[in-house]
Amino acid sequence: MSQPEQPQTPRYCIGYALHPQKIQNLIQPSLLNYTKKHGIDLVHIDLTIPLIKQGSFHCIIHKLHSQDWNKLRLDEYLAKYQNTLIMDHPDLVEQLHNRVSMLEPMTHLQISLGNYTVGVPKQLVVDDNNAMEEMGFSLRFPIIAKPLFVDGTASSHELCLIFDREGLRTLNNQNNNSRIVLQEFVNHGGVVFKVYVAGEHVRCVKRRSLLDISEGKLRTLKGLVKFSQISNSTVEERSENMTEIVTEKAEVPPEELVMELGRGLREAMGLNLFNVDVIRDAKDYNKYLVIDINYFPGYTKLPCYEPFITDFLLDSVRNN
Ligand SMILES: Nc1ncnc2c1ncn2[C@@H]1O[C@H](COP(=O)(O)OP(=O)(O)OP(=O)(O)O)[C@@H](O)[C@H]1O
Ligand SMILES: O=P(O)(O)O[C@H]1[C@H](OP(=O)(O)O)[C@@H](OP(=O)(O)O)[C@@H](O)[C@@H](O)[C@@H]1OP(=O)(O)O
Ligand SMILES: [Mg+2]
Ligand SMILES: [Mg+2]
Repeated sequence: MSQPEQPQTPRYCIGYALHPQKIQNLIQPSLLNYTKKHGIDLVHIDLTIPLIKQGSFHCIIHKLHSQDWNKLRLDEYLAKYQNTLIMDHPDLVEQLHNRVSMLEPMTHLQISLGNYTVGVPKQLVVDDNNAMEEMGFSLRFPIIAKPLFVDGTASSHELCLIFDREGLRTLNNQNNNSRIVLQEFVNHGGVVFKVYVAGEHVRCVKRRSLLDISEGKLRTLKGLVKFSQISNSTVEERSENMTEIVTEKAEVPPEELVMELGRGLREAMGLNLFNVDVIRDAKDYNKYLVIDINYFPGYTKLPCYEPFITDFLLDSVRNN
């Protein structure tokens, strides 16, 4: 006797257009196995060949810059395969490649919960090298200098902590015409909260951050100090000679506030895959500040990132 036919669960073909380093980090065997079991085939997209020659996809995820898109010829592909979901549109991702436009949506969003508010630190962009010193005076020291453009290079993560006028002068002299954002440094207890968003899925983790600089300490600090990728380790990896056990004690922001921030930014930016760096003002515990937003961050650093990503992808393709 023949068996009744089982309804077939649909399979989805999702292409990933990523650079080799990102593939190595993200597309781990554990993710490939998990997605496969849940009906998703993750397919590598060759960045050197037009997309149209690489078959059709239900969805494409990507972390690229404009020069890569030129080779892929997205418009030509979309003219033929209109139903492919491009997660997210490259034009919208652009807003996260600039440290002014990335925080712009936060200035319109009214995110609050009880007495808690979420804002941004005071910042300004220096257009003209000579204006750096002058402009720095409208901010309080210490100041953080950040490259305006975030282009995926290590240099776009080379930041600088400036303690006084002399520091601004040095930065001015060393800078060869790259555009810089000056942002007020806010004491925040040495912990940064990283809010990872994948569509409606939102998760918050703690990471190490720069330690507070007291008024007294600031008087003894001179000039500037360069740093980069300070938050690229978990709180447990904090170096032993640091006396403050700050991170374990730090409370993550209330879940409702985290969800509201993720949802609000997702809608305001029209993006689905990003993370938000949030700090808590040490002078006013009710005040959280967004200091950075990154497109398609390192999700592998989240515990159980496989279901996090897979659930998001399934939601997306099923609703398309
Ligand atoms: N305004 C600020 N006040 C206090 N600390 C700050 C501020 N801005 C940045 N920091 C510290 O510097 C770190 C790096 O800053 P930011 O996140 O803006 O740089 P980034 O290079 O974009 O980092 P990422 O690797 O997350 O992309 C933050 O994680 C935080 O520890
Ligand atoms: O290096 P990781 O994979 O962990 O991810 C980092 C990511 O690097 P990658 O996407 O090139 O790998 C960075 O992207 P670029 O700005 O340099 O493009 C930026 O988004 C960081 O914030 C991410 O760290 P996280 O915020 O998740 O700690
Ligand atoms: Mg950051
Ligand atoms: Mg960043």
